[in-house]
Amino acid sequence: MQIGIVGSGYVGTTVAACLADFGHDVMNVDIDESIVRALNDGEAPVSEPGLDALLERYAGESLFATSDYEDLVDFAPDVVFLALPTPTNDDGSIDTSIVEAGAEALGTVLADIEGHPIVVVKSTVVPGTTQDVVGPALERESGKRVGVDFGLAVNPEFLKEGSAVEDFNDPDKLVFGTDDDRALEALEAVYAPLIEEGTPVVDTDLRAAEMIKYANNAFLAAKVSLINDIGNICKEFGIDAYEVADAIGLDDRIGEQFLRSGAGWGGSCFPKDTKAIVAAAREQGYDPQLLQAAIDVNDRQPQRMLDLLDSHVDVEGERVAVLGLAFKPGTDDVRNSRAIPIIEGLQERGAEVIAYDPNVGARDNMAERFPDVEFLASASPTLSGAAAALVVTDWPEFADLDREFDLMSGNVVVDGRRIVERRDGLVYEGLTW
Ligand SMILES: NC(=O)c1ccc[n+]([C@@H]2O[C@H](COP(=O)([O-])OP(=O)(O)OC[C@H]3O[C@@H](n4cnc5c(N)ncnc54)[C@H](O)[C@@H]3O)[C@@H](O)[C@H]2O)c1
Ligand SMILES: O=c1ccn([C@@H]2O[C@H](COP(=O)(O)OP(=O)(O)O[C@H]3O[C@H](CO)[C@@H](O)[C@H](O)[C@H]3O)[C@@H](O)[C@H]2O)c(=O)[nH]1
Repeated sequence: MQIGIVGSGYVGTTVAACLADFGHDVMNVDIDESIVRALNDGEAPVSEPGLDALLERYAGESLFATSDYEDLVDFAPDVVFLALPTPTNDDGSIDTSIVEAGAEALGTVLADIEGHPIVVVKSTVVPGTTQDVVGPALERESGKRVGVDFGLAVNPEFLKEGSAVEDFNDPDKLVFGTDDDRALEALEAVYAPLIEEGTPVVDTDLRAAEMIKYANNAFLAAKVSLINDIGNICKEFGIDAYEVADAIGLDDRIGEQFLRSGAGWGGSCFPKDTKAIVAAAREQGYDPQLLQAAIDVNDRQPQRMLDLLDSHVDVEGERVAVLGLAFKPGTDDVRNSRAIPIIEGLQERGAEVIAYDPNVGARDNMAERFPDVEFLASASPTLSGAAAALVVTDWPEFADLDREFDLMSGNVVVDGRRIVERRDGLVYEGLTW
């Protein structure tokens, strides 16, 4: 099949590389020329395990990138995915302007694309967006009609950063939101290799497919906030929340995943998607109290880390080490990382912040935000002379830290991820244990 993909970030690039690996011909469209160049050179514009190898194999063979939507006309796609950002407005609601702009740009060339292409929204959008924003934009600019000249579908993506390629190739489910058989058949053909392997397909309409994505993320985010709430109670009682989590995770109805309490959730999805669905619900006249509480608990966890630090040491004028900047291990992404409020809190206290993340991209990304912080290339010099250390990301290499702590001038370690071993000589504070 001929597959167009508009937007080549974490999702668009991963989907492109994996669909090329399925045997499809892929054309990526992105407005960022540096991304287009990287893709055509076979280099991943985002850091994801396995992505470089796939791009190296397929770039210039069955995968091409362009900044010119017009190139889609000759390419004649059967399906075009929209993998564009859906950021947050100041009031927490979804900002659909980028998706709408992408749909408009696609609409102008859709006028000349032959056949019956299916436009598939892969971005995370609140219920109604595909029908009320994307469809009309495509119709307006192309002069063609949904369901008659081209199809419209929703196919949310559930991959996680840091394991994007693996997740795409081994999903728990495929969700196809369509209004007509042609769109459904096209999606089934795109994903044929996964369907043949037995991946369950949820066949539903556009709005339910959009909602499934938010429900999925809301559930997972709320699960982490619930274990954080329970973890905070455990800490007050002097009970190890990880022991409690292991026990409750044995109940199949609860499940063992997403029970790691600590500094809370960050990243480009949970924070924006929980806010967006809360705002969308309020617009419909319903106030989702539990989801709002999940957000509030999450916002409080970094402050609890700082409170624990304050209970042991006044860091004004002191060197303080921050270990971990990425919002989770295995990625260079620092969007909504818990390290951000932690560093801000330390700076408010007058501390000199020294930070380290094993991923150089994460260090560079955070350096753009915090020019006053010193970013170092390994843990030892970061801990050297520090009065205290805060562990914000559960990178596996932090579990091996040992004698490095001897380099500190003080001995307070506040661990937000239960990754560092307790050891003699350290005043060790786990956030929830
Ligand atoms: N990142 C994830 O793990 C993940 C997982 C599932 C779903 N999603 C959802 O997928 C969507 C995309 O997320 P992402 O993380 O890939 O975003 P991203 O910011 O990494 O990438 C978006 C890309 O779109 C490009 N772009 C912006 N405007 C454009 C336009 N008009 N035409 C062409 N390209 C344009 C940007 O240059 C960028 O390369 C979002 O709705 C997100 O919520 C993300
Ligand atoms: O037990 C846990 C599990 C996760 N987290 C934190 O939760 C955040 C999100 O982690 P994760 O879900 O692994 O990463 P994302 O890449 O943000 O993936 C989520 O968001 C994506 C974008 O919507 C979805 O596609 C994925 O299914 C969904 O897991 C990170 O800050 C983690 O540190 C915890 O604190 N405790």
